Amino acid sequence: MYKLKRTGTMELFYALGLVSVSVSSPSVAHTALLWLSAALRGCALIAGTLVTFGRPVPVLIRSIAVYSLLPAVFETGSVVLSGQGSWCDRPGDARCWMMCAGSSVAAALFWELSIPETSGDSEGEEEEKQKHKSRVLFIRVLRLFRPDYLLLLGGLIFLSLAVICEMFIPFYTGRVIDILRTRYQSSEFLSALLLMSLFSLGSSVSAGCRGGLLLCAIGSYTCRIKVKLFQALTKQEIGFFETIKTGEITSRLSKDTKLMGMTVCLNVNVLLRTFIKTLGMILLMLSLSWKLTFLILMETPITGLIQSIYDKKYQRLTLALQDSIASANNAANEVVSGIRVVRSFNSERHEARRYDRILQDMGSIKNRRDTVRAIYLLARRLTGLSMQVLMMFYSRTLIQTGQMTTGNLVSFILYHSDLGDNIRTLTYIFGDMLNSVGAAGKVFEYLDRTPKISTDGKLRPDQLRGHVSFSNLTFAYPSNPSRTVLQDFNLELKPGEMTALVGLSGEGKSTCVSLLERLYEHEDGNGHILLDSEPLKSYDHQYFHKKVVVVSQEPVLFSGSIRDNIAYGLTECSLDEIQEAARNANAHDFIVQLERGYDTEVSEGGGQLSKSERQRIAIARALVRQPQVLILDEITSSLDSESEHKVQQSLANRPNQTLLVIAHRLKTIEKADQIVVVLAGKVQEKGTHQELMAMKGSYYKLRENFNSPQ
Ligand SMILES: Nc1ncnc2c1ncn2[C@@H]1O[C@H](COP(=O)(O)OP(=O)(O)OP(=O)(O)O)[C@@H](O)[C@H]1O
Repeated sequence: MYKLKRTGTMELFYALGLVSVSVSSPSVAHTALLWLSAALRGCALIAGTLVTFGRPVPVLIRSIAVYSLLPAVFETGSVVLSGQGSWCDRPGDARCWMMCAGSSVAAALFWELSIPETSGDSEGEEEEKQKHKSRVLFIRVLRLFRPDYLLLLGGLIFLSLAVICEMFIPFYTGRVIDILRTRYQSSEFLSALLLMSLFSLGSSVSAGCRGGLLLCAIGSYTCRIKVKLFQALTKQEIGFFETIKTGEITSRLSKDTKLMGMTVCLNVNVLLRTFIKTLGMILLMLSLSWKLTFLILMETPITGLIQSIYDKKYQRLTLALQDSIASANNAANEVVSGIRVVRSFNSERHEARRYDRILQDMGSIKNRRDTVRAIYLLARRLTGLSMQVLMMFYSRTLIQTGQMTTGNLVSFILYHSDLGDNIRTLTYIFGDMLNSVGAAGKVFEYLDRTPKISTDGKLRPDQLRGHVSFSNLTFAYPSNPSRTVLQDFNLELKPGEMTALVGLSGEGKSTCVSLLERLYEHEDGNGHILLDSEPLKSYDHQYFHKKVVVVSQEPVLFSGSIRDNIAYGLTECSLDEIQEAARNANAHDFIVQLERGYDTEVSEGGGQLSKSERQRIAIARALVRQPQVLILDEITSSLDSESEHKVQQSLANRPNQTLLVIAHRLKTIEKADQIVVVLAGKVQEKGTHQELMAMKGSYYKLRENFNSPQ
C-alpha cells in the first residue's frame, strides 16, 4: 500500500484536500499526482518570492522551476524506463529532497555562469532589436535570390531526397544483421541488401546534384550582389571614399558579398539537412525503441548548451586572435618598410621587444582558445560516454526482455552517433547565420546609401558656351567641416579665355577645380557655381562630364590598352579621333614607337610608362572629348617644353574653349587673359600679367620668390 507522507508542502496539499489518492503501485494517477504537486509547489514558491522581492527574480524562478519539477521528472523517467518507482515517489524522502536542491542550485549556477542575465532593460531591448534586424536582413537576402529560385528549389528537392535516403542506411544495416543472426533467408537478406544499396546510391547522387545546384545558385547570387554593390559604390561622392578605408570597401566587395550568399545557401542547406535528418532519425529511433530514444534525448539539452557556450567563447577568442595576428603583421611591416629610420635612430632592440610583446599577447590568446577547446572536447566526450554507458546498460535489459533485437540496437547506435553531431551542427549554424546576416547588413548599408551629390540632372543643351561663375562661394570639406577652405569666393571664367589660378600651396586652388568638377558639392545657401547661368547639378551627368573635363596633377591610367585609356568613358570614339587627340597632346610619336602602338597594354596605374608619357595620355583623354571647359591642374610640372608648346598650340586651335589653368611655374601662364591670385580661400588679386606686375602685390611677390635663387 502506497501512502503519501504528510511532510512539508505535501502536508499542506493534503490538508487542502488536493492530495488524497492512495495507489498501490506506480500508476498514471500516481504520476499525475506527482506532477500536480510539482506545479503547486512551484506556484507556491514563486508566489513567495514575488511577495518577498516584489518582482520576479529570474535566477530564483529558474531554480524553483528545476527544484519543483525534478522529482516528477525523475520519478516519471524511472517508471518509464525501468517500470519501478524511485525514491522520489515519497515526497518527504531526504535523498530526493537533497538531490533536487543540489541539482537546482547546480543548474542555476551553470546557467548564470554560462548565460548571464543582461544587465538592464535597455540591453534586453537592444538584443530584441538586433534579433528583429537580423530577421529583416535575412528576408532581404532571401528576396535577392529571386532570379535563382529554380536552382534553389532543385537544390532543396535533392537535399531532401539525399537526407531521406541517408536516413534509411543504418536502418537496413540493422536489418541485415538481424537476418544474419536469426534464421537466414536468402530472399529477405538480398532484398534488405538491395534496398540498402539503392538508398546509398540515391543518397550519393542526390547529394551531388544538391551540391552542384546550390553552388551554381551561390555563384550567380554573389556575382549579382557584387555588381550591384560596385555600382552603388561608384555612384557615391568623393567625400564618402575619404571617410571609409579602402580595405573596408574591398572587404565588403569580396568577403561580405560571398558571406551573404553562404547565409542562405550553405547555412540553410546545412540547417535543413540537419533538421530533416534529426527529425527523421528521431522518428526511426522511436520506431526501434521509444524507451531508449527517450533516454538518449535527455542528453540533447546538455549537448546543445555545451555547444552554444563553446561556440560563443571560441568565436570571441578567434576574433581576438585574428586582431592580434593583424597587429603582429602590422608591427613587422612597419619596421621593415621604415628600416632606415629604425636603423638611424638605433631602435632595433626597442622594435624587437615590441614585436615580442605582441607575440606574447598572441600566444596567451591562443592558449586560452586551446584551453576552451580542450574543455569543450572533454565535456563533449564525457557526456557522450556517460550516455553510451547508460544506453548499453539499459539496452541489455531491453534485449533480454525481448523488447528489442540486436540488429535494432546496431541501427540505434548508428543513429545515436549521428544525432550528437547533428545537434551540435544545429546550434553552431544558428550562430554562424547571425554572423553572415551581419555581413549582409554592412553590404545593404552601402547598397541603400543615397549619394550626397545627385546625378539626376536632365539638362543637355545643344550649344554650351562654357561661361562659369563662382559667386560668394563658401566651402569646407565633409571630412573636416570645421575648416573653411573657400570663403566668399568669386570668380568668372569666360568662353574663349584662359584663366590661371596661382598662389601658394594649400590656399584652395585645387578645391575650386574639385567643386567645378562636381567631386564635392557646397551646401545650399553657401553661394553658387553656375555654368551658362544654370547650377551644375541641373546638367545631365554624362553630358556635363563630356563638356567639363579636367587633367589632374597625378595622371591616372587604368589597366587596358592605350587606346582604351584615351577613349575612357566614351561609347563611340574612332581610332582617328584618338590619334588626333594624341597628336595634340604630343603623345602620338611615342605611342607609335611602342611595339603594339595604340594597343599596348598599360599595366594598372601605367607603371611601365614615364610620368610625362602618362600625363600626355591623360591630356589626350581630355582633348578627345572636345570639352567646352578644360581644366589643367598643374600639368606642366611633368611635361618637357616641347610637349608644353604642342599642348598650348592645340589649345589655341579651339578659340571658344574656356580654359582654367592652375600653375606653380608662373612663367607658363604669363599669356593668360586673367590671372587670379588665391590666398586663404579668397581671391586676393586678379588681372593680366602686366597689370598684376604693375600693382606689385601678391602676384609680384610670388614671381619674385619664384625667380629668386633657392
Ligand atoms: N579632401 C580633403 N579633405 C579635407 N581637406 C582637404 C582636402 N583636400 C584639400 N584639403 C585642404 O584644403 C586646403 C586647400 O587645399 P587645395 O588642394 O585646394 O590647395 P591648393 O592651393 O590646390 O594646393 P596645391 O597647390 O598644393 O595643390 C588645404 O589646407 C588642404 O589641406
